[in-house]
Amino acid sequence: MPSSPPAAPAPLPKAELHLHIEGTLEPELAFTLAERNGVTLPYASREELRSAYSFTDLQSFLNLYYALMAVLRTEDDFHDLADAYLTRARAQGVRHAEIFFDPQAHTARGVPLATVINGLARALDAAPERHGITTRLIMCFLRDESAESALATFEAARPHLDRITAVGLDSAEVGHPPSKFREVYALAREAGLKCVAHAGEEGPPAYVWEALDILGVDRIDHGVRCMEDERLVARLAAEQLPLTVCPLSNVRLRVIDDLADHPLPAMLDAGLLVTVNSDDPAYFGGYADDNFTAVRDALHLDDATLRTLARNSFRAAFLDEATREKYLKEVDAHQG
Ligand SMILES: Nc1ncnc2[nH]cnc12
Ligand SMILES: [Zn+2]
Repeated sequence: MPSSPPAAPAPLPKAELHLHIEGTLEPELAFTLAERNGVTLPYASREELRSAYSFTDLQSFLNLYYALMAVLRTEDDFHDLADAYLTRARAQGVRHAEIFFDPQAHTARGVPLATVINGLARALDAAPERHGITTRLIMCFLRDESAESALATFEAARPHLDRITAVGLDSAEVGHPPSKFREVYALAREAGLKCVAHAGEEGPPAYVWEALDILGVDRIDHGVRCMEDERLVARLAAEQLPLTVCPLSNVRLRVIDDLADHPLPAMLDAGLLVTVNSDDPAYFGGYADDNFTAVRDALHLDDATLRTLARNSFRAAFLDEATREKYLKEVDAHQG
């Protein structure tokens, strides 16, 4: 009898801190939900849909990302989407996931906010027992919509704030600086929420400064362009303000030409609190551990650096200290 191949080593325990739940919609589930809801997709097959996953920049991705959301209509749809993500995440070593959702992308299509939140929350509530994953929910404002729309979304979400840990800011970055959302972030902070924002993905370092100084964020999502501004790097390093970097996303959206040129090692060398995340894994070719493996191979990262990245993910998470310590011990005890 031929011997079976050696089992793959267990992935490092890690937290996923930059994950758009709508960006986990795999073609298979998109077609299942389309059929369930009587929605016709403009693609004949999963293969044809997958072949559309070739992007020239952030906007070219967002066009498909928003179009495919048409299949998400019921509470069960949002539940099934989140549950499918959590199943994949656990297999990638994810122990804790802080999950973005885009309420305006759904309410604009006539899906009530409560449908979205209740569906996601049902999957997230079951996650510790069903998947061994703790979770948080982060409600994002679409920065290419108006400040008034963000404010109205926040007010509509007030009855659900017990389910929401933080607010975030996403969608098309250039031309929509963080300062546009000063007011809604002030309200969110007053309500006791944490604050994060995408900044420095396609936008300039000035947007990262605004996210820090005007929105008062606790983390920056992406932030890779901070490397163009020495003073900004010094500030982020001094404050140990976390950056949720998404390497495969950066390549697919052409923020970076080649993974081998990714600034991740330079960011670590500069003393930044960097984490590695998957952003929109159904579209960008990989989930959390796929991103770890990709940077390991392309950037020749050693085991100690990968462990630092895993530790950073828990250091940057919105966790109570006892749970954080428990997860950090799991990283230290991990046998690769
Ligand atoms: N990478 C990204 N940048 C901005 N907005 C997004 N929404 C989903 N993915 C995003
Ligand atoms: Zn993102």
